[in-house]
This record gives sequence, C-alpha cells and structure tokens, in this order.
Amino acid sequence: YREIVVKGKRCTSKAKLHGKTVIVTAAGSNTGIGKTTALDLAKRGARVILACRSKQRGEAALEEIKRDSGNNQVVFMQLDLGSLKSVRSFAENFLKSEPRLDILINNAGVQMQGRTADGLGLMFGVNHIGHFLLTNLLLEQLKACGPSRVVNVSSMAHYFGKIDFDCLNTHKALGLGTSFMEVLQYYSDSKLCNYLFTHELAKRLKGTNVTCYSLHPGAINSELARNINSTLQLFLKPLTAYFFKNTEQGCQTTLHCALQEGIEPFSGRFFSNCTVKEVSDKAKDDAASKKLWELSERLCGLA
Ligand SMILES: NC(=O)c1ccc[n+]([C@@H]2O[C@H](COP(=O)([O-])OP(=O)(O)OC[C@H]3O[C@@H](n4cnc5c(N)ncnc54)[C@H](O)[C@@H]3O)[C@@H](O)[C@H]2O)c1
Repeated sequence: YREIVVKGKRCTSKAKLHGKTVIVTAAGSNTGIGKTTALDLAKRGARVILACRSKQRGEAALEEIKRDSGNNQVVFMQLDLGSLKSVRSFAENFLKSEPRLDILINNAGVQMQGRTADGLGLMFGVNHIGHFLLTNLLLEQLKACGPSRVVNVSSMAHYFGKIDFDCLNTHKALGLGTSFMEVLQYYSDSKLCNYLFTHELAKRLKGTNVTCYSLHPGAINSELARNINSTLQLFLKPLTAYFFKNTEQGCQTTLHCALQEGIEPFSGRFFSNCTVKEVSDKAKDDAASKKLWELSERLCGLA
C-alpha cells in the first residue's frame, strides 16, 4: 500500500526553468503542498512568486525556499483569494512588476465554513471564484508568454460534488453549526467547480499556446482539515501520517501537469498519480461548465 498508493508515481520531467516565471498560490504553509511545489520549481531555476495570504508565513517560506534551492529569484506577493479586491490588486502588482508568466499554479484551498470578504461561501469563494478571477486577469500575460500552462489543484472529492444552479448552493455561506458532512459536500462542490472551470478554460484556449489541467494530488498529510473536531484529529493524526502522502510526494502530480513534455493534447483533462484519468459524467457536462463560467464572470464583475 505504502509503495503504490503513498509513494505513487513521481514527476519524471527534467525540465529546467531558467528565465521562466511561475506563480504558486498558497506556497507559504509549512504543512501544505504549495511550498514543496514552489521549492521544486525554484530548484529548476524558475523565478517563483509565492502568492500567500499571510505576509509572515510567506516571507518565512521565501527565506527557506531561497536557502534550500540556492535560487534567489523567489518573491513573496500578498494574495487573499477570499477577497476579489485583493485578487485584483495582486494581479495589478504582478503585471506591473513582472515581465512574464509561464506557469500559474492555482493550489490554495480551504475546507471550512465561513464566508469571503465579498459574502460568498468560503469554499466556493476561495477554491473557485478567487482562482477564476486570478486566472482571467493573468490570461493575456500567459498568452503573450506561451507556451504556458494553468494548473488547477482540484481533488477526487469532485466525484461527490454537485452544481445546483437553482439554489446556487455552491456559494451559499455556511454558518456556525454546519455539520461536518455539509462542509465535505460544499468542499466537493468547490472541487467540481475546479474541474468544470478547467474543462471550459481549455475550450476557450483552443488555438492559443496556453494549456490547462486539473488534478488530484493524492491524500496528503497536510492540515487542510484543520477545522475538524480536535479529539478526532488526535485519533486521525497517526493514521494520516502513516497512510497519506507527505507534501513532497503530494506535489508530484502538480509538477507533472506544470512540466511534463507532451501532455498538451490533454489540455482540460484531470490527472491523478501523474496520469490522465477519466472523470464522472457530471464533470464532463459542457452546459454546466459554460453556465458556471458565466455565473463566475458575473460574481467577479468580469461580465
Ligand atoms: N490534503 C489533501 O489530502 C488534499 C486532497 C485533495 C486535494 N487537495 C487540495 O490541495 C490543495 C492544497 O491543500 P493542502 O493539502 O496543501 O492544504 P493546506 O491547508 O496546507 O494548504 C492550503 C493553503 O491554502 C491557503 N489559503 C487558504 N485560504 C486562502 C486565501 N483566502 N487566500 C490565499 N491562500 C489561502 C492556506 O493558507 C494554505 O496555505 C488544496 O486546493 C486542496 O483542496 C488536498
């Protein structure tokens, strides 16, 4: 089990990234896959932008990544995906100060109740809407620097997701007292949005030199589920430490989608364990992905 599932396949690309610029969202957490992704890209010579919410954690990660990669081209830029204003000001600063963008890795994610600064459900707002706006604001730069890629970190959980446009439950804000199962359901919905966004984006990018991919990174021993009951956490900790991937193993499929040569014909597809995978029928729904795109544009003020 540990050999096949926990270790899993590794990204085999030997690509070097000197002269290329990469953004990784949420690369500041010591316990998440954003930082290990950023470290690998820095080791390959990329200019890496750590787009993180916390200045303190982002700057600490910056020093560590510089030290461990021997690459000084690592920059922290503040980004709160739960605020459309913050996403716009990040994109503005980035476009003002950075002449190119080759890879955008939309990695940040939350699995907890709450609402964003704009009043959206936290999981829908951060996991989907924030990244939707960010990608759209940076798309011209990606096109200008192509061949370039957008990598959306989704999850297997998207199989359990549903997009109910009638009650728009994907952006209903969850209040206190929301059950654990409801949190999981809305998390899964937001991860289905990640897939549908990638599916529609690939269609809109046809004929350009930008490709996009979504992925499941594996079950990772991170702190994504930090908000679940602390007694349950105590019980789960040793199990996840043994049965789940560590963050270095957990970033391999992200790296594969960002770097692997020859996967361009799979633009818009879903990857797991560094391999392209089939998705459920509801994820292949062209009408839903178009409708979600249009709703997202309206919510971001892009329409
Ligand atoms: N952990 C798993 O088993 C697992 C499984 C499948 C998919 N994923 C996905 O992998 C990605 C990374 O998760 P992880 O496991 O490394 O967890 P993590 O909690 O360590 O990382 C998530 C990061 O997102 C950041 N973040 C949260 N809200 C933000 C905001 N408003 N603005 C900017 N950044 C914000 C957090 O600070 C944190 O650094 C997520 O998209 C998650 O949904 C994780």
